[in-house]
Amino acid sequence: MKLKIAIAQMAIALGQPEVNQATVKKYAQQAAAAEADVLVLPEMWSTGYAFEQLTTIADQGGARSQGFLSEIARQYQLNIVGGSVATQQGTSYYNTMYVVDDQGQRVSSYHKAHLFGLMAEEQYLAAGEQINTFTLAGVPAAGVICYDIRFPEWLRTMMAQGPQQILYVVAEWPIQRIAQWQILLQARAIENQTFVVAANRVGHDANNQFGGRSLVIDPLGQIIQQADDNDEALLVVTIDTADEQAVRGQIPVFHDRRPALYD
Ligand SMILES: O=C(O)CCC(=O)C(=O)O
Repeated sequence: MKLKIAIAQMAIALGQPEVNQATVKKYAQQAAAAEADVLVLPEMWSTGYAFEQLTTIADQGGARSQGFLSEIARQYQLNIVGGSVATQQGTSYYNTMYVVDDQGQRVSSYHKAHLFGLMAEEQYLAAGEQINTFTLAGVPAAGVICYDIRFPEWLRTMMAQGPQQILYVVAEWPIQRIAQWQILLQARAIENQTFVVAANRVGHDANNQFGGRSLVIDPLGQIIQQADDNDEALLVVTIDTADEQAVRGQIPVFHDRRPALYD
């Protein structure tokens, strides 16, 4: 099955959801014009890492973000992996991914499970506890957020419940470790025999320059297409899920696993 995927490698205006919504709309329009099936946004696309303002800008229950994503999904007939946004659930704050289909229906929500100490996430946010698997545009998939990719066991937990044919990754990955971003993602693709579709932001905030290099990787770990490290871009890539089935058929790592040895 062929799937056309558009990744919005965008800069993010710190603490300004309306400005960022306008940017996302622009990319949704371009993705629709390119006849993409799926649009993928970066981590914290709505506000960036504006943690000091969380109490005023976090989305209560995620309602505003889900409403916005549903609206553009319907308007532009796009399935959307909605990056992530800061949400408030009860008295806790989370880094939350929403995925909506092209009818505007939510197909999953996920709170980032591994909080990133170098950006002080754990001082402000609570960590998620649940995996994130879903079917989008007819393709079984999983989704994780940024630092999560350094925990192959967490991704394996999701991928082993599959077969998931695509691993979606959304990030605000700094430029100084951008080589690691690429290597980690290629390894996750190879070991899980999956396509990896990864969206990173560009631009900067007070403390970080972000490194772009959004990319799509095939199940052999080869980069199909990659954006550069500096510029905003809409990366449009067509994948064929038959490629994943061929790789999985050759080396049956999921069948050959011995989970009893690992825990
Ligand atoms: O693991 C890294 O180097 C970057 C992680 C990160 O920036 C994040 O999780 O927000």
